[in-house]
Amino acid sequence: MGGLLIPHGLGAVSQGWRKVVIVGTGQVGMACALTMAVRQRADELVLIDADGQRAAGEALDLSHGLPFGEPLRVRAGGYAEAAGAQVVVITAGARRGADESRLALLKKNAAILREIVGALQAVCGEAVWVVVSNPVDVMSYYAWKWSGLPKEKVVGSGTLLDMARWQTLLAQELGVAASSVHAPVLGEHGDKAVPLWSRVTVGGAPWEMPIPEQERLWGQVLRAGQEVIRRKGSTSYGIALAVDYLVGAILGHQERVMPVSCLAQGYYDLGEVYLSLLAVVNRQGVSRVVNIPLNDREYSGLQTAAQVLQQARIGIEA
Ligand SMILES: NC(=O)C1=CN([C@@H]2O[C@H](COP(=O)(O)OP(=O)(O)OC[C@H]3O[C@@H](n4cnc5c(N)ncnc54)[C@H](O)[C@@H]3O)[C@@H](O)[C@H]2O)C=CC1
Ligand SMILES: CC(=O)C(=O)O
Repeated sequence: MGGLLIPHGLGAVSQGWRKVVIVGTGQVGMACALTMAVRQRADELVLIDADGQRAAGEALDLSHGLPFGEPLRVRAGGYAEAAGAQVVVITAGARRGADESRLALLKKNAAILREIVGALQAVCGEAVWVVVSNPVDVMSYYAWKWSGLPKEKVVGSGTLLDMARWQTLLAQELGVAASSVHAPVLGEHGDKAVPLWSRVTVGGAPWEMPIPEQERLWGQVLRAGQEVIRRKGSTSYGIALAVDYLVGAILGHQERVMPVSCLAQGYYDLGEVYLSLLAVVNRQGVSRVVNIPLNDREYSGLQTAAQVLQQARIGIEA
């Protein structure tokens, strides 16, 4: 082999290198990995899972597609290999059944998260942590609390997926592209999500719907995850595209505005709780919150979401 590639320069390049770690290489983690590979989000992906064989198999499988895309280093590893990452995406944990609430996963997934935070703390204190595992708002809160990281660095995917589902359904009703519809959702990723009907726009124009129509459509959004899980066992592609969008905003320092789960204390009279607010995302994580005015219904929906999320924490040590 020697003789073909002859050293010419020193070669070490680290500036601008984009390293992303994915913890949990199940359906969601690998859909995120594939999306990021295809969209060229990262230069290096490190895959970590409690099942090391699974992570190794996934890394190998993905690596076999690399000749067809831009250069990417992908490998499975332990937490030591996570050092130097700019972003860590946490997707490890149990998933819900079609008739199970996300909050029902809390005890089990909090125990998994505690283990992961302990391992990541030592090596990824500089990274932005993106939490996806459910119940994502409570998990994001504990990732922040247990890690001791600054609040801006721990961000949950929150209602990004709820917003996308709502925009998709609205767009189908109107026969326009989903990207032309803006329909922000705050609050919990789940039953207490708060759709901002007063802020829906289509191509920039305000869009109104009679209340019964609103309720019908929003009911579909709330059931959207279940509909997928009932048919194929889990949801993965929608959330992967959402996570990729969020990771892109972080790595690209994009200052993109999107709803994500963040520490809500100090906004809308909320206490110490993670839930989705409209946030500006850049390389720091959540850099600012958009203080969008809410009507009474939206404001009280946000308070209810906060109460539910705070109550869910009872019995789990902070
Ligand atoms: N926030 C959101 O919008 C969404 C969240 N989710 C959540 O994402 C999570 C993952 O879902 P799936 O990928 O479908 O599940 P999955 O069962 O396919 O994968 C979970 C992976 O986590 C790994 N794991 C378990 N304990 C671990 C530990 N201590 N350390 C490292 N890895 C560990 C498992 O080995 C497995 O590979 C679930 O909690 C699910 O509810 C799923 C879709 C959307
Ligand atoms: C699993 C989940 O949280 C969802 O698809 O909405």
